[in-house]
Amino acid sequence: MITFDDVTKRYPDGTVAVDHLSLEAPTGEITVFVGPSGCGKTTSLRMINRMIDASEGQILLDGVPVQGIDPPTLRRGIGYVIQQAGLFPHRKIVDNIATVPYLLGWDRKKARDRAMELLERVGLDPVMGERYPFQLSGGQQQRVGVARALAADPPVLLMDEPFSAVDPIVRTSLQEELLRLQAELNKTIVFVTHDIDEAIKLGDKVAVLRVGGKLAQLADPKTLLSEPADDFVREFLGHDRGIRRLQFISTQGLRLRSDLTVPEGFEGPTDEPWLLVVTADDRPVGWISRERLGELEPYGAFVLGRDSMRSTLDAALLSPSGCAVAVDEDGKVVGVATREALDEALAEAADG
Ligand SMILES: Nc1ncnc2c1ncn2[C@@H]1O[C@H](COP(=O)(O)OP(=O)(O)OP(=O)(O)O)[C@@H](O)[C@H]1O
Repeated sequence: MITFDDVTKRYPDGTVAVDHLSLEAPTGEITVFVGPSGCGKTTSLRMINRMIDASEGQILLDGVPVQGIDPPTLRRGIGYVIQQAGLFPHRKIVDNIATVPYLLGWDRKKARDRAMELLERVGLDPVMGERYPFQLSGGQQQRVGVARALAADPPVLLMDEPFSAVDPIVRTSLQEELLRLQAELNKTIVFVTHDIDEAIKLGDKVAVLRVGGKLAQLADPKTLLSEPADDFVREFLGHDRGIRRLQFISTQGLRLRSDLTVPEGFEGPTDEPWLLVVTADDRPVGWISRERLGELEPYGAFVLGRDSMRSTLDAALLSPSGCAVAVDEDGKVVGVATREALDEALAEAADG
């Protein structure tokens, strides 16, 4: 666990970057520091590995004040990932990843084997190991940055806007990769971002900081969205806070209709305004309307129980029928969530 105990950072010019910050980043969880530019996120992060020293207060690592640990020893137990990866340009990828193991005196083969193992772990082809950083895309370099930080298997990982320099699609896949890795590795991660969506997606806990380095709220994402502490947090969360909350609402108990599916080639008649055409093995094909039975219209689907109400609403909006198709993990139709069922679920969500 990382503990900030009444920590203040005053730079020599008098700027108070962090102001009496107290919080805990629990072991094995992702704690995200989020807030507008200049609110002290990076300063807070760097005080953990003593790249910056606190002016007042203490930071404790499993109860031990970091100020009492010499920086090289401290950093051996703390991986650090920054924006644009910060790789050494003249070293091959495999040697970049093995940087810390080399520093720790591992023999070359062991360090390189570890690097190759990590390359695969972060989803890169082993052939990349022999390349130089400039021969990789930004997203691939970021993955290497994560692999390098993990090389000596440190219990703590500090990540400073690691995914903000890549395009939104690559960013999404890097975020998912991090969550997948974290499920296996259970590191204590402190992650800095200015993007509230990223914070909500990745954080077990989210610390919202305001300019002047004061903690505005520390909460799990669901609580943050449903109970923002004040106007600043509410505004920072943005106007679609209600929609975002839907991603924490399960589709498990959603009422489904099973009488709206028909086989391919169905010719009617029917009283229903919309029917879902499915293949012989229950995969969705498209919607047909009572007026134009021969014309397939697009559908949107969600995995029942796994996807959230947000995906379900999205699926409904993608289809002219206004209904969302519920499928199982194999993509087979298990039912249809009609507008009425969605209305009911949304009303319940608003109450809860
Ligand atoms: N070396 C320094 N000397 C003086 N002031 C500094 C120094 N480094 C940072 N600051 C100031 O401290 C405050 C917090 O900076 P910090 O980099 O921690 O913020 P941040 O939240 O990470 O911002 P961003 O999202 O823009 O990176 C800012 O007002 C910044 O200008």
